Amino acid sequence: MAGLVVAMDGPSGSGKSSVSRGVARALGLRYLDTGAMYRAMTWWMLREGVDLTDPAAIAARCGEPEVVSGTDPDGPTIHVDGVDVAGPIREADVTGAVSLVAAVPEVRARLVALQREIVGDGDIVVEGRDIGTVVCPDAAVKVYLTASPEARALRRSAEVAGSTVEAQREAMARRDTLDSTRKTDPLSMAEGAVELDTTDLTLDEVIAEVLRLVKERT
Ligand SMILES: Nc1ncnc2c1ncn2[C@@H]1O[C@H](COP(=O)(O)OP(=O)(O)O)[C@@H](O)[C@H]1O
Ligand SMILES: Nc1ccn([C@H]2C[C@H](O)[C@@H](COP(=O)(O)OP(=O)(O)O)O2)c(=O)n1
Repeated sequence: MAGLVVAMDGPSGSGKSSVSRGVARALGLRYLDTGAMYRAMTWWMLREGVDLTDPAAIAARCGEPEVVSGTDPDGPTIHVDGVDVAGPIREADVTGAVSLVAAVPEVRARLVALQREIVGDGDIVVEGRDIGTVVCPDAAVKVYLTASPEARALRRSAEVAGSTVEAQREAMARRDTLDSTRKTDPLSMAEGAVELDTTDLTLDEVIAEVLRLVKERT
């Protein structure tokens, strides 16, 4: 029998990474951060000086970088052509450009294929925007995390040194719009997904709720 797949989707700051890692740890599963792969591709495009306002230019080069993701929830890793990019992919330049790169169908086709290869026989928690809809539509458990724009902006500004809640709220709203209105695999709730509003819950409460769902559905 194929192993368990937990698909975790939702907008930025809804808690996908922290919840996915907590669930994977509790159940002894692997963990895949697909957002980190889109960020890694963006980091490489910026380094190469590719014109990110030109989807054809992005499409023409997106087959070149080798993106390698580690799946240990206690220490996820990401390398591009052998370079450890875990730090640089969280910088503002990448965050500001990633939605442009993630909107290009050729980029998505390549990364979705890579993601399915990593998922393989399962035993994994996978987080992103299109996991329940596109990458793993047969996942046994699909979760769609949400939180109020205020809560999400507060959480992110606490993580990013020197940023204000207002600036984070605006940046996140911009990215949400781009990610949910693009033509290819936009952020949307999958059929059969359970929506979980994390605004008034602690991280441990959200993890406990997802663990309860997993138990119920497996
Ligand atoms: N339910 C929650 N309550 C409070 N803080 C949370 C909650 N979920 C996540 N956080 C915190 O918010 C921040 C952003 O969460 P993260 O998991 O990175 O979200 P995402 O992957 O959806 O962008 C992290 O610092 C995390 O610890
Ligand atoms: N499966 C995915 C994952 C991320 N993306 C895109 C959309 C997001 O703006 C970027 C970065 O994703 P990431 O999960 O790292 O973003 P957060 O800042 O944690 O919200 O990648 C996507 O299009 N499809």
